[in-house]
Amino acid sequence: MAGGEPIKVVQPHVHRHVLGLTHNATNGDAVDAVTAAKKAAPMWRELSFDDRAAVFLRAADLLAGPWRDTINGATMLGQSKTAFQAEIDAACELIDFLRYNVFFARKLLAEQPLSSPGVWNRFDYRPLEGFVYAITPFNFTAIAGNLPTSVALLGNTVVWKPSPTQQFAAHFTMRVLEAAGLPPGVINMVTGDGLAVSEVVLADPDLAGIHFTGSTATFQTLWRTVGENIGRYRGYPRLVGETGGKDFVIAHASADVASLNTALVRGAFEYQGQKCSAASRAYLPRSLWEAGLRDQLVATTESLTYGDVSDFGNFGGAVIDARAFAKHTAALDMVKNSPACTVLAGGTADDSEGWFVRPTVVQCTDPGHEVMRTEYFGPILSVYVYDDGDFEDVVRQAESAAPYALTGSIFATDRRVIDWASHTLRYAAGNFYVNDKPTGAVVGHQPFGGARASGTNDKAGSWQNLMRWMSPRTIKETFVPPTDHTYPHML
Ligand SMILES: NC(=O)c1ccc[n+]([C@@H]2O[C@H](COP(=O)([O-])OP(=O)(O)OC[C@H]3O[C@@H](n4cnc5c(N)ncnc54)[C@H](O)[C@@H]3O)[C@@H](O)[C@H]2O)c1
Ligand SMILES: N[C@@H](CCC=O)C(=O)O
Repeated sequence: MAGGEPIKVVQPHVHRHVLGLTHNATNGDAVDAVTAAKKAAPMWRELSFDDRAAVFLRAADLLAGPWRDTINGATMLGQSKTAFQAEIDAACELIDFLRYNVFFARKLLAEQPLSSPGVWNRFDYRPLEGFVYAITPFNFTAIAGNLPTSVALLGNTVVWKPSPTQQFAAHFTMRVLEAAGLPPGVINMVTGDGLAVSEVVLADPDLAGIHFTGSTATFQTLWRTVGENIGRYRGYPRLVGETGGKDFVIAHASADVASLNTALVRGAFEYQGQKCSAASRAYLPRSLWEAGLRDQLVATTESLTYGDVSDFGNFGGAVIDARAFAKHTAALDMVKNSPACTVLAGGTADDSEGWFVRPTVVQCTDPGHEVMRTEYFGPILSVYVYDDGDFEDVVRQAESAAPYALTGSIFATDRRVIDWASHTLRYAAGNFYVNDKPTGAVVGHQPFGGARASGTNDKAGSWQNLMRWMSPRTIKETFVPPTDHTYPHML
């Protein structure tokens, strides 16, 4: 409350100003963070895995208990998530990451090579030599928390650069970790846009890895810079990046319309379409479209209310910032001026109070159109309606219509169709859904990540990801060493 007036949550990240969390880190801040990470490394590396794990399990317990409302509230205020979206992200998914990472790491550490009689072979699971740079996106408090903590669990120290527009919840994540007993220097948060930080960090010989989630363009910039500096480093930095998507829903004429309509609406418009997994292109059969799917999709979309997320009656809130608003309005202007596109629902935006973009359905007659290929990261769903007999051609076109391969769904009740499409789309998505929306992967259940322009597919929240943050040493110990250099045939 401010002066007795309820706070309206219509301009998300401006709440970080309340705590003064607006500092743009300088080269000097980056040097301090790197120095602290290097100083803490020997202490943190020498702790047992169980001692390190205990810190993160305590953090999970705090998030499930006294800190739950704080982290959820900060995510609502800072990122404009509804209570439901904040709960599945900030409390639930972050707790899952913290607990499952410990579970998967234990299984990994138990993995040992074969030993024959008289020989003991073993893996010494070493942390990387150096420190790791974690750079995190605005859209998930859980992802932001996972990137530095998963790396630290395996004994590495970290420089963590959260997104300025997620800084509010990131601040509280750091406070929870401290309350759980994380020693100083293990995770070193630097704030702001990251440009000055990267100048220092990417030039440091001890950079051992980058754990990134964000846009494809940013990851490519980081990768390029590492490539240019490759001769400077002590080792080859591990580059793990989960990036953009243009995620598809493809329906066959045998699909169930009610579940398809629900998946399109929830998949495209929850959290204002600002999930990397959000459905943003759909391929729908004319028979279903004309028999009622079109009218249902338009009516459901028009019924969605976006507004203040502290009003629990709203389905969604504002988009993250003025830059996102400008990007979405430019996309809406582009489709309105394109003869191949018709706006069926939404299509408007209003920034008179907050950054509000109406959930929009655009029908496009050209499956190769920009709106079917570009990630706008907003509540814009493009739809291509095909003649039922063209299903196989449409699936083949959709397979590589966009440069990404993050998530995608097939809707059908015909088993042969599901099998054929799953096979044909094998490389089109790292997370593939059958009769379900392409969003909402749960840690430990649907390990997450994609390939092509969507990233290195190292599956966040799984053992595959954790492996990247270790550098195993193989030790062979011989108990009966040979004492004669000659071969049997020489006798
Ligand atoms: N694949 C996934 O798992 C996944 C998950 C969430 C979001 N995303 C993607 O993230 C994007 C949206 O997030 P965003 O807008 O925060 O992305 P972004 O690329 O704009 O920013 C990501 C992070 O990089 C930082 N950054 C940018 N340039 C930098 C530099 N030179 N040095 C250091 N840091 C730098 C930003 O400040 C931020 O912390 C979308 O493309 C979305 O698809 C992907
Ligand atoms: N777990 C989330 C990840 C989204 C990324 O932005 C999902 O699957 O929707």
